[in-house]
Amino acid sequence: MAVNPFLEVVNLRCRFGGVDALRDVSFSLSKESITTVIGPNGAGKSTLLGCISGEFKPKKGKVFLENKEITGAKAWKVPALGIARTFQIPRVVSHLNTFDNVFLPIYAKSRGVGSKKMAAEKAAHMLELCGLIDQSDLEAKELSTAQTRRLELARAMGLNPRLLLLDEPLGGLSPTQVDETLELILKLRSLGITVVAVEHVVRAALEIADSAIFLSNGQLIGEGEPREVLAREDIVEMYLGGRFLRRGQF
Ligand SMILES: Nc1ncnc2c1ncn2[C@@H]1O[C@H](COP(=O)(O)OP(=O)(O)OP(=O)(O)O)[C@@H](O)[C@H]1O
Repeated sequence: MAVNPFLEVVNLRCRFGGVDALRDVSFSLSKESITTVIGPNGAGKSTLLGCISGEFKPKKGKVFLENKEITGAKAWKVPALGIARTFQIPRVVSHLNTFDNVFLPIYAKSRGVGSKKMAAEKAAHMLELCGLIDQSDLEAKELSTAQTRRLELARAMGLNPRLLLLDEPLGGLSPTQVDETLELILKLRSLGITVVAVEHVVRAALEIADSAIFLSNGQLIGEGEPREVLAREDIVEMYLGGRFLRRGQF
């Protein structure tokens, strides 16, 4: 458990119909850390992000951000709490250009004298940060998978998050694009942002995460230093079917 937890999740339970998507999940993490959430398909990883970001209402348990309880906060209130997220299937507005995709949410959040210019400057800064400034005038639907994921990141960053929840930010990316995104996530952390990323790319967990949370069937099976978590025989068997164990890679 983190000594001064930035995010604390206590006995979180989330149920969909007859399915327990999360069963008494508890963990905490430190400010400005990168945590990777890993586990087999259907383990409850996206549900965990959804319960923190207000998309789903937990049946039981509590969530604290810097000691303030935010359990069950409405999704539309969550950005004001300093939480932004991206999705497994990016949610960008396909018929708007790249710039407006970032600018409009910032402008909507900060109405007032001079806010249009400030919002435009901030949008440009976020696009620069995410390597998309040259694509500003392209419609979102014209972007590649990697660029669309970056656009979603730029949109999330425009909301000034303290906590950034990323759902499979590396999904569908080539090895080079994976490296570029890992570099970008490290840059975001250096700006003071705490990152929680659901990942299927094990290499990412080992390369950039400070801690890993392993979920299976809605339960937290392991947490801690990524290399240690991924070296546990039960986790290797559950996640990788013994593939890496047999090759002795951990
Ligand atoms: N909105 C929903 N309505 C009903 N059941 C859901 C919903 N979202 C998730 N579930 C169920 O909850 C369980 C956990 O799903 P979740 O998407 O959180 O897993 P995951 O670990 O993110 O999986 P994946 O790696 O395949 O994306 C699954 O059994 C899933 O079918």
